Amino acid sequence: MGRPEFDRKTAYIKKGEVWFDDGREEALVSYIKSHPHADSFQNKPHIILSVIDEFARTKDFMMTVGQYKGAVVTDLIAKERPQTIVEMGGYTGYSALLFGSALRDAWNGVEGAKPRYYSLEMSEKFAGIIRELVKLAGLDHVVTVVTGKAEDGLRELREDFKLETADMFFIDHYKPAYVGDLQRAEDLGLVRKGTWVVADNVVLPGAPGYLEYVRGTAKGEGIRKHVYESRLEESWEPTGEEDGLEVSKCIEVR
Ligand SMILES: C[S@@+](CC[C@H](N)C(=O)[O-])C[C@H]1O[C@@H](n2cnc3c(N)ncnc32)[C@H](O)[C@@H]1O
Repeated sequence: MGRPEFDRKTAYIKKGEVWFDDGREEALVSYIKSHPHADSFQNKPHIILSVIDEFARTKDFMMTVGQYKGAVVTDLIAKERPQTIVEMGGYTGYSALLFGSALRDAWNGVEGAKPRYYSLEMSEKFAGIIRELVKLAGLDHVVTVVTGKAEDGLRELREDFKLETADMFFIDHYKPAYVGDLQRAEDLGLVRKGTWVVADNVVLPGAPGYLEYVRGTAKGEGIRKHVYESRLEESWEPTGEEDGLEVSKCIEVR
């Protein structure tokens, strides 16, 4: 497809030396609640997303997936119609709102469908903000937030939520943990033939070990059982810097 044009009018403020957990997340929640149009936000995930974008353009940088890379994932959700998605790294809920609503819409009106989006977030404070925004967006019947490190959250999904497999993963947490946590999901049986795995920030700041792993499986490298077909989707950080998503599909479990 190639990289679409970046519209400068949408650009977030550039990341400073400190870029999260310095009070800006609480400021975002206050900004949403005290917004002049706050009365119209209930059950409107896309309006809440546009307000998060507005905050990040005008007040403070936010480390969200943003609209450009976000569109790559929502297109994939609409096309492939996963029923269960697991994200690692939820922050303040931008991806949970965007992908949770795409998931709900993909199954709208289908009898018996139970679309589920699990957001695994290590920070209790951020997990609380995701829950609050998910409720405001009217997505609490679709999105479940699991607080804790992804490695523990994955085990919890398997053991407590009795999840057998997931149809899609969105990996967007701690770059050095991408490989280990994907392999943990594989070992728990959560990755089946046909599961999609989308990893963020593989260009900026980059995740070379992760790319080596998913791309290497197709060449028969390593002793792992899962084999992926993998491609880079070039896109943009919401600041306008070049980034990309690695989009992989598990094509075999040996
Ligand atoms: C880049 S942000 C996620 C952005 C989010 N997906 C969005 O689009 O708005 C990364 C998040 O991962 C969380 N995180 C870091 N290490 C983690 C881990 N091991 N397990 C779960 N969450 C983790 C951080 O607290 C942070 O909220």
